[in-house]
Parts: sequence; structure tokens; C-alpha cells
Amino acid sequence: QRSSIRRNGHRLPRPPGTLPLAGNAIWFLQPRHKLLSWFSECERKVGFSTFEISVPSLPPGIVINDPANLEHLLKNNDIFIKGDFFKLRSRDLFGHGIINADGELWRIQRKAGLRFFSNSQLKTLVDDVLPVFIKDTQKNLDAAALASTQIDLQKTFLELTTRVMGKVAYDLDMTESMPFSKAFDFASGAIGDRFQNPFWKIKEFFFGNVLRKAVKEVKSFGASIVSAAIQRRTDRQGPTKVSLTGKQSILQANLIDALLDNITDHHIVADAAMNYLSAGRDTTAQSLTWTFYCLIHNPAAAHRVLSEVRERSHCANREPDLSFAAVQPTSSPFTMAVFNESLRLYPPVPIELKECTAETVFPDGTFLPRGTVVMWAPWAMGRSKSIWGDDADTFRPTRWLDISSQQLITKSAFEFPVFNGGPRACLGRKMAEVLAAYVIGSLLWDYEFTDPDGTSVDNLGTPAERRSQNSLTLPMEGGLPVRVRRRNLGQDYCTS
Ligand code: HEM
Repeated sequence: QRSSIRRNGHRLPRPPGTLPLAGNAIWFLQPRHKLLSWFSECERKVGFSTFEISVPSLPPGIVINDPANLEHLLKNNDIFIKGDFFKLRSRDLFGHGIINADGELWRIQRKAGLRFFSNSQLKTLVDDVLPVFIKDTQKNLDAAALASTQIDLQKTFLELTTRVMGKVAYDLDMTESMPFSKAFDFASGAIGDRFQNPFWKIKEFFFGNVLRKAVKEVKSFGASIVSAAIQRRTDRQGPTKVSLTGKQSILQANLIDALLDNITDHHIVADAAMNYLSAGRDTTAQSLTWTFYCLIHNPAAAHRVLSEVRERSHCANREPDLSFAAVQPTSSPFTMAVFNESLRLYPPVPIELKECTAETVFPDGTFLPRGTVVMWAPWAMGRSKSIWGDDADTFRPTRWLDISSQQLITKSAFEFPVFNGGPRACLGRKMAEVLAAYVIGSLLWDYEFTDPDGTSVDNLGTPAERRSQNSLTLPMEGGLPVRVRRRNLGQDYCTS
């Protein structure tokens, strides 16, 4: 079957270094950050040309970098599905949740979720929810500033996104220190390994106990979210309306109610709840971590973000304007450019794959038999010189701004696949964007962050590379320890 993958009647090229029997296994057995670099190196060598990879015991696979091929894949959601290859590896963690579902099971969870991401919900998130939680973040930063101690920004952001998601999605007080959080972290690393190690079943037969315990912890947390919601609905005789700041009914609907209204099987609701939680909190916390990492090493960009906040703010009371209107891309183009640029270099979902359910031909003429696994790496596409030009490795937010209007430009989801595209595009993109614009603006306004080792920008404005940890997403290995200093309530920036 492997030999039937063809382009113009010929076999596809193999990446340099492919071995006769082991194929490309050697790269897949390395830590994930090395695999990411390998994907990028291959893209640099072959450009948009689709190539075949092989790992013993795994189904035939290809890697695509051409945006036209990715468009074909993402738009043909019925042909390219998650499939058994993905599900077999992630079923115990994600169960029947949206991340792991195809067909009707996927459709129903997507429809239920849509209600939760309306514009009015996002406005409430920015205008009412975030101001409450960011105050606690600030208390922790103030304490670190006062004591002149380091603080881990990755942990800080994970705490923030856990609390936000807990409140708005489930009407629960969640924190990053709860056992499910650590368990999920561990499980995500171990499940990520399953996609790289063809011998994962043997490994887990001997050493899988910790993973099994972690999955059990995550599952029981999912079940507890559902039982708490059912209890609330019984007590209040109807869906809850989350109140946060003393105002009544500030959120029209929370996610768990939308899921309970649409799905009768409570086990599936529990899986869906955990899937939405992991899709939302980890990715967003990691994107903020990498963004602040880039900003710390590019002080000029941080300064321009501050100028943008100052321009639209009321300096009379020295408070930045971070209202829902102010955090839209039209009001905060440079802040969003910084966020996009960080996502381009550090995409929270760095590798993706789909399985082909029927014979199909890609726009570049590659013929795929049924069962082929197609991989693409937003990590490698984000660093592609064919897409981004010769300075693809450089952190340069202005590439996202139109030269004359200085407004944000858009890239298609197929060139910039950080949020996926087509019918399965990320549901939470807008939520992540407004949350990021709010957090970046608010924290930069009040604090100056520095690298505790004192290393700053290199000549090109490219931060010294930090590694990501093995995971399904992109946590920064070792967190992001920083030093922090209060800016004195925007005084530095409101002098007029
Ligand atoms: C910077 C932050 C984020 C990034 C980079 C991101 C990226 C992605 C990507 C790449 C996918 C496709 C994954 C796949 O192939 O299965 C996805 C799907 C999804 N994301 Fe996000 N995401 C982010 C934030 C969020 C947030 C805040 C939420 C919700 C609270 C969310 C909810 C979802 C859901 C529900 C899906 C599944 C969509 C489907 O399969 O139909 N995401 N996201």
C-alpha cells in the first residue's frame, strides 16, 4: 500500500537521512523539540514539495507544507478525519470529546460550543471577567516585584487561563494547583510520546502506571464538572447564568449548560468538558508565555505596544483602555501583530495529522490511497521562507501590518495554520485573541519584565531559542522565570 502513494506516476521523495529499514524513525524517537526542528529543516530543503516519511509499524505517511494542499485537506473534512491512528493514541485522555471525534459526535459538540463563543459572551469576558482575575495576577506580580524575586510567567498565565475557563465555561472556581492540572500536563506529554514512539504499547505495559493514574484523575475531574453542573441546574431549576462581579446574569450561557442541553450521554459531556478545557486553557497560557518571551527580548516591540495602549487611553486617570472595543484588532493592530508573530514562531499546536478515508489527489498531483496519514507542522510552516520571506526566523511584528494603513493584515488559515482552518477551525480563536490583547496591554502597562539572566536581544532581534517540553501542545520547558518591576500606574507613559 505504501508504494501506491504517487505523484505523476513516481514515488514521492524521502527526506535526507532516510534509512533503508528504519526509515525516519530516528527522528521520531528524539525529544519532540528536535522533531520540530527536523520538520523545519526538511521544509527548508524541499520547500512546498510533498514528501513521504516512514516509521516501521506505522501506516504510510506524507508531510505537506504547500498551503494549497493544506487547503484541500482542511476543507475536505469528510475525507480527512482524525481517524483510528489518532484516536487509538489519544482515546483514553480525550475520550469521545470534540478533539477526538469525527462525524455526528463532532458536529453535535461543535454546535453546542458555538453558543458559548458569541460576541456578547466575549464582551462580558473582557469587560467583566478579566478585570476581576487580572487583579489577582497583579497581586502575585506585585509581591514578586516587592521581594525582588523571580516569578514564573508560564505558571502565572496557566493560573489565569484556568480560572477564566473554570468560571466562564463551567461556573467553577478552578486553579492551576488542582490535581487535575498536573495530571493533565503529565498525560499530555505521555500521549504526545505515543505519536512518536512506535513501541509505546510495550513501554506502557511496563511503565504506564503513572499515565493510567493521571488519566484517571483527569477523567474524574471531568465527571465532577458534570455532576456539579447537574446539581446546580436541579437547585436552580434551569440552566445557570454565571454572575461574577455581583451583577446578575452577566454571562448569557456557560459551556457546560450548552453541552448538557445538547448531549444526553453524561460521559460524553464529561469528555467534551475536559476537551474544551484543555483546548482553551493550555494553548492560551502557552501563547501568552511565548509572546512575553518574545517581548522581553524585543524591548522596542514592547515599547510600541505601550505606545498603542497609551494612544487610545484616558491618561487623566492613568488607566489603560482595555475595553472590548479597545482590544479589537482595528484598535490594537500592533498588539495583535505581536501576538500573531509569536504564534507564527511558537504555534501552541506545533504538529497536526489527519487520516485519509478515501483515495484522493492533492492539488500538487500527489495521489493518496485510503489510510494514508498526512502530517503538517504549523511550526515548520511558520518558519517557511517560501511563505514568510528570507527573514522568516526573525521576530518582526510589522510583517503583520499594512505599510500604508498600519492596520493588521490577515493571512489565510492555510498559510498560517496556527488555529487550523475549514470546518474544524479553532472555535476559541477570537476568545484567545481578545484575552491576549487584554493581558498583554494590561501587564505591560503596569510592569516591566526582564530576563533574570540578563540576556537581551541578539543583533537580529531574535530571542535566544528556548525549548518546548514534550507534549501535545507547546509548554516552555522549565517555565518562563522573569524579574518584574512596577511601572507606577502608567506614570512613565502618561506624562502629557
Ligand atoms: C492561542 C490559542 C489557541 C490556539 C493556537 C488554538 C489552536 C487550535 C488548533 C490548531 C485546533 C485544531 C486542533 C485539531 O486538529 O484537533 C483547535 C481546535 C479547537 N480549539 Fe483552539 N486554539 C486556541 C485557543 C482556544 C480556546 C481559548 C478555546 C476555547 C475556549 C479553543 C477551543 C477549540 C476547540 C473546541 C477546538 C476543536 C474544534 C473542532 O474540532 O471543531 N481554542 N484550536
